[in-house]
Amino acid sequence: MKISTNYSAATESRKADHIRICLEEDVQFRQTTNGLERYSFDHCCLPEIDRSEIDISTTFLGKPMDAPLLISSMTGGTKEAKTINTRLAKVAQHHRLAMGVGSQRVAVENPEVDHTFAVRKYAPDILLFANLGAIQLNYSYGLDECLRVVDILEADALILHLNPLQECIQPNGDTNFQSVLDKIKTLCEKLPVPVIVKEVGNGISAKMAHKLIGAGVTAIDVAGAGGTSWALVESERADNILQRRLGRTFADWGVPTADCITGIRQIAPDIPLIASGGLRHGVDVAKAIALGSDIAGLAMPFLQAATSSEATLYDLAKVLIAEISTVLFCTGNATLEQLKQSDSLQKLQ
Ligand SMILES: NC(=O)C1=CN([C@@H]2O[C@H](COP(=O)(O)OP(=O)(O)OC[C@H]3O[C@@H](n4cnc5c(N)ncnc54)[C@H](OP(=O)(O)O)[C@@H]3O)[C@@H](O)[C@H]2O)C=CC1
Ligand SMILES: Cc1cc2nc3c(=O)[nH]c(=O)nc-3n(C[C@H](O)[C@H](O)[C@H](O)COP(=O)(O)O)c2cc1C
Ligand SMILES: C=C(C)CCOP(=O)(O)OP(=O)(O)O
Ligand SMILES: [Mg+2]
Repeated sequence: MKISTNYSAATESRKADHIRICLEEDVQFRQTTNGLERYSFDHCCLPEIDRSEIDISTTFLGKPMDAPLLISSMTGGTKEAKTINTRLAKVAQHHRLAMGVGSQRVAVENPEVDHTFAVRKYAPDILLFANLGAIQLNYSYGLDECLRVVDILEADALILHLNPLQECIQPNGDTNFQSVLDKIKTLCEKLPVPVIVKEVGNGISAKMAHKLIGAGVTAIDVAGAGGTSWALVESERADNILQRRLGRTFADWGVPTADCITGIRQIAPDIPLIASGGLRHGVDVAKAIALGSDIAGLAMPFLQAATSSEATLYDLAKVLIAEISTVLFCTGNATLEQLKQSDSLQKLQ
């Protein structure tokens, strides 16, 4: 097995691989879906609302947002990543959306790439989330590293990602997950900003959410199955046939996003909840919110738009906002809160 001694260079090239593979290869789930197709909105032929008065604004973790949208954690560490993050931050600021950056492990290893993450100057008003793998807490990272990545962004919160399947397929992945929950608990007690935990596309079940909430996390992003499959992404990077096969076998592994949301809402009615994983348009977003999430995140669609052009990215945000507004209008709800309280979303038999 190849063991890299130059961790920073290896991490940076992994970040470039991730962007390239997501854009060039078919790495979306093949059979497992986000589960939202099992639900349908009742059409309201007489909304009795003026469309111009529909309000999709919300507040999450105390900050106002014009729309309930998160640009999910994606990248940083390379020149291309800096361009992507800058574009994402500008559109997020324009519509007051929330935004995450990709794992900042690469910056902990090499502070020279801090500037590829540092987008606060483009987005002074948004909810901005730092990002690290929770697994790093088992590989010598502690409060200092977490404080540093929060500082780089002047972040409102730190997202810790859980990605056990991805680390199994990734060459030299970090797979000792023993006692990580205890370390998350200690971090939650000490970090001055909230800790959010997310998956990366395999989902957080109600059972696991219960443990994470017990450990003190402030919010959960389910990052469920049905969208980008990180088993497939890492399978494309594999340096041997066995790892390649392993990734393909697990291409469709995980808890569908819809099931994560409904399951977690049953056990934790009030936990700030982000839906993500395979959401591809505003109707998906509206369904996720009607099922009980507070906001909803998209990764792959924002990556595609950001690498195309700044104008494409503005267009995507505008379409998503229009789609969410149209759902509210055509279900006769004037606000997201009304949508949540309504019986507009029905489970198909
Ligand atoms: N650099 C670039 O390439 C681009 C930059 N921009 C920047 O964006 C500006 C215009 O942005 P643009 O996206 O066109 O338009 P807006 O940002 O004004 O609005 C986009 C759409 O979202 C709707 N909307 C916004 N907020 C809400 C809300 N809280 N509830 C319900 N609906 C909402 C609006 O509906 P309604 O019409 O009913 O208000 C509108 O249809 C430009 O002047 C420029 O500064 C835009 C495009 C490209
Ligand atoms: C290019 C790319 C890089 C990503 N890097 C990270 C990361 O560093 N940290 C993280 O928590 N999630 C990362 N993700 C995962 C996303 O945040 C998201 O959970 C996952 O892709 C599922 O969402 P989607 O189906 O909308 O793509 C990345 C996604 C993409 C597309
Ligand atoms: C890309 C995703 C979905 C999560 C992070 O992957 P990595 O495992 O490459 O992140 P770090 O080790 O660099 O934190
Ligand atoms: Mg990792």
